[in-house]
Amino acid sequence: MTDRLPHEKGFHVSWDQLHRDARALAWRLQDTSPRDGWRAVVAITRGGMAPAMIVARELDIRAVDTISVKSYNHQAQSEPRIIKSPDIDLVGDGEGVLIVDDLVDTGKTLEVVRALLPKAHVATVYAKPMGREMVNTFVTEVSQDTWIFFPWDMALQYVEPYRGT
Ligand SMILES: O=P(O)(O)OC[C@H]1O[C@H](OP(=O)(O)OP(=O)(O)O)[C@H](O)[C@@H]1O
Ligand code: HPA
Ligand SMILES: [Mg+2]
Repeated sequence: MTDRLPHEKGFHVSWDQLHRDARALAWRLQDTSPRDGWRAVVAITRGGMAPAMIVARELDIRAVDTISVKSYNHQAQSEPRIIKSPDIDLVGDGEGVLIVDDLVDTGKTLEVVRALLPKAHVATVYAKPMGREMVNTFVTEVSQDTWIFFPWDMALQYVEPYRGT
């Protein structure tokens, strides 16, 4: 939680908005898709799972796998590492494979994923400037000082009116 405190702005994404943005991502991916379509989708857990499901549905991709990356903070002087790999027989070196995540921020997560699947196409719904170069296709860019709040981390709640009685 503390790592979002330095962020000046908040970008709150509803399920409806995420659904529309993930569909927009799928729409964009049609232009760069291989002639016979993508062989498989690899979702970066956990945030990439909902967008990957929506993209896979829109592009009729049935083979869906996951990759789990554990990030450590800099105090521990450790880099992110893969704690669960996708099926190597399915994904190979990433040729014809689509990697999906909810967002790229610093690009550290995608750095390790790209090292494993160098030929894959990388797609995220949202992107911040620091990590943008790590992504082949994305939908919406937000500034580096914006924290994106996803629907699975939020709940509807009462808010006080601007003007009290
Ligand atoms: O570009 P980066 O600076 O590496 O940050 C982006 C990653 O951070 C978040 O995942 P997180 O590691 O918090 O795990 P989660 O998806 O399980 O929430 C987000 O879902 C991306 O995967
Ligand atoms: O802006 C963000 N929102 C949610 N998770 C994240 N992980 C890195 N950056 C973000
Ligand atoms: Mg993630």
